[in-house]
Amino acid sequence: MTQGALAGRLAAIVASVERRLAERQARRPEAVLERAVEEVLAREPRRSLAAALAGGRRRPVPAVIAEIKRASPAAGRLAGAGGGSFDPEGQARAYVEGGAAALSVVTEPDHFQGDVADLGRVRPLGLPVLRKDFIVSRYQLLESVLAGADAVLLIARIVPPRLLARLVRAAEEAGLEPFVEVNDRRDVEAAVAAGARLIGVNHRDLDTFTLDPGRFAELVPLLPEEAIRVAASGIATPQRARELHALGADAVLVGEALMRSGHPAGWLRQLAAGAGGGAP
Ligand SMILES: O=P(O)(O)OC[C@@H](O)[C@@H](O)c1c[nH]c2ccccc12
Repeated sequence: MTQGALAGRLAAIVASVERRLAERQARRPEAVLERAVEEVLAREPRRSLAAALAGGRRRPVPAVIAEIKRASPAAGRLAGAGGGSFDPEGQARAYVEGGAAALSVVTEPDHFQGDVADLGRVRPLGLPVLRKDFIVSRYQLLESVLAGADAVLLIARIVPPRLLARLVRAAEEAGLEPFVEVNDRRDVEAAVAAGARLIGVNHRDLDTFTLDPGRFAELVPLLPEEAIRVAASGIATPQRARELHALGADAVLVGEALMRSGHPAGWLRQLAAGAGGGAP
């Protein structure tokens, strides 16, 4: 189903995602999800992530997609690191207070300790919600609507180009905005061919977890002018976010720095104010 060339850690993550997916599909047919999706969309229209980020290049500071990430294979545990229990809604509220344009929620359970229910926990705060997971099938898109997502991450690296194009279309048909993540030139080609309008350049190679801080600058000339461009991963300071904005990012996606910051609203306000270089 997915790319045969996947190796290393990414292959292990996708394998566990597919195993869990097969179990859920066996319990609940896709047609049941389809009916539930129609009901949910009629009751609760989706919010637009694209509208929240559009025009970011022309504003004085980039829009921020602020991420809830309990843990990652690269960083270990991030949530409740001080010993307390983690309150995703409280964390998201600090992001809203700081002026975030949208929320991102990592939901993958085995490697990121994610919880799909976090989508519903943060949705009442009113910002567009991006689900970050390893999506390889339409079934997961329908589940994303039901769980409370407005937009979904599609990782170009983990699916062949034709499946990526099908998932972009299926997401739109399900009322979701696809956010396509790219890591190299080949991914960019696939994203553009798939008709992606929201494109995130991930500085982190998901196979090796190493960061290449030059990745956004390298790939940005290949992105269509009309695409909304997001720089993602390893953005440690407001200063770094401003540098990426100057290179042409409409928005930045920040997880670890906000999860580790004792005062995420302050971090975001510092960026908005155009001041300071370090994390508060
Ligand atoms: O925590 P960081 O370095 O600020 O990165 C955030 C985000 O880009 C990262 O969490 C991410 C990028 N692509 C993903 C795919 C799945 C899960 C998570 C991710």
